[in-house]
Amino acid sequence: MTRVVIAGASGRMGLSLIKAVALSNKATLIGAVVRPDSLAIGKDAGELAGISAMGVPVVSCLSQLVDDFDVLIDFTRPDVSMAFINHCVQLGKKIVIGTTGYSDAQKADIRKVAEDIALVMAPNMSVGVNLSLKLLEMTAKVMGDYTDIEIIEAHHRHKIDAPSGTALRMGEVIAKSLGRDLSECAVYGREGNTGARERKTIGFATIRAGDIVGEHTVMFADEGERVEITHKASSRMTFANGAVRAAIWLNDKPAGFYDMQDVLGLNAF
Ligand SMILES: NC(=O)C1=CN([C@@H]2O[C@H](COP(=O)(O)OP(=O)(O)OC[C@H]3O[C@@H](n4cnc5c(N)ncnc54)[C@H](OP(=O)(O)O)[C@@H]3O)[C@@H](O)[C@H]2O)C=CC1
Ligand SMILES: O=C(O)C1=N[C@H](C(=O)O)C[C@H](O)C1
Repeated sequence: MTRVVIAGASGRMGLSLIKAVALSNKATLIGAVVRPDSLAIGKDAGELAGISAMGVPVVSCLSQLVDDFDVLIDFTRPDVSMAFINHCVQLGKKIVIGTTGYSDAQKADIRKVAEDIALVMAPNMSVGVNLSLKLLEMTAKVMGDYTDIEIIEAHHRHKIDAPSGTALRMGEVIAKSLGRDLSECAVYGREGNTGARERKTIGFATIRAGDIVGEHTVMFADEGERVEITHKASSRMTFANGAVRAAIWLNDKPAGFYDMQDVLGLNAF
């Protein structure tokens, strides 16, 4: 049984994670951490998530929990997440990181931390998006050099980072397949007199509207035909179930940096 603590337990993902752990027969919830001034403190985690009581009180700090958990699952925001990651290093605990929007410096720090603890980090924990990354790798190799590549993502109105972590990962995977550097070829939105499209750019477009859970389309467009690879999430449970699967997978792994391709065995393809 993998003993799990959820950071950001009252958030959109946090609530789904509580349900996903409750549904798992290989993971058990040990703790649920929220921000220090949250009204959720002291409530039962299960009741907070709208399911039956789990006997796990919501707390305001990781240090309020006894030390007997295996994996922390973090879906918060970058600055908060970095504090949780450092706390896990101090405790020698494993961590699953779903948060997005890190700076390059924060990403480098997380890579360094993985020398000391085992962690899974992925901007999208769904099986479908991780399979899509493989399809994108293949499509880029076959069509990428002669098509225009555009990545379009849509999310709910509350999302604070753009483009989404998933869209950026898609761009990285495509750029790597084509021997390009994403930092040199990415175009983030267009406006005004842009001039004709430069062949080797990878374009990003962002939509923020209503309650869209998460949608990504990558277009490889030639004259005469185009291929589009689309993933649409219609429930946050797809991400939450993936994160719990990652925590269970991570439990017996040595220190290192892993992603969902490792968890799902997709690196073999
Ligand atoms: N990898 C993946 O598959 C997915 C990744 N994400 C990413 O996960 C992150 C969270 O998304 P989402 O759940 O929608 O966002 P929310 O804003 O709903 O959740 C973040 C939570 O973190 C809480 N928080 C803030 N400070 C602290 C603190 N000091 N201690 C504990 N908790 C704290 C917030 O509390 P409060 O509300 O009180 O401020 C909030 O409940 C984002 O970066 C998003 O992009 C989202 C979906 C899937
Ligand atoms: O904030 C969200 O909601 C999501 N964020 C992730 C991202 O930035 O890619 C994953 C998912 O699409 C939902």
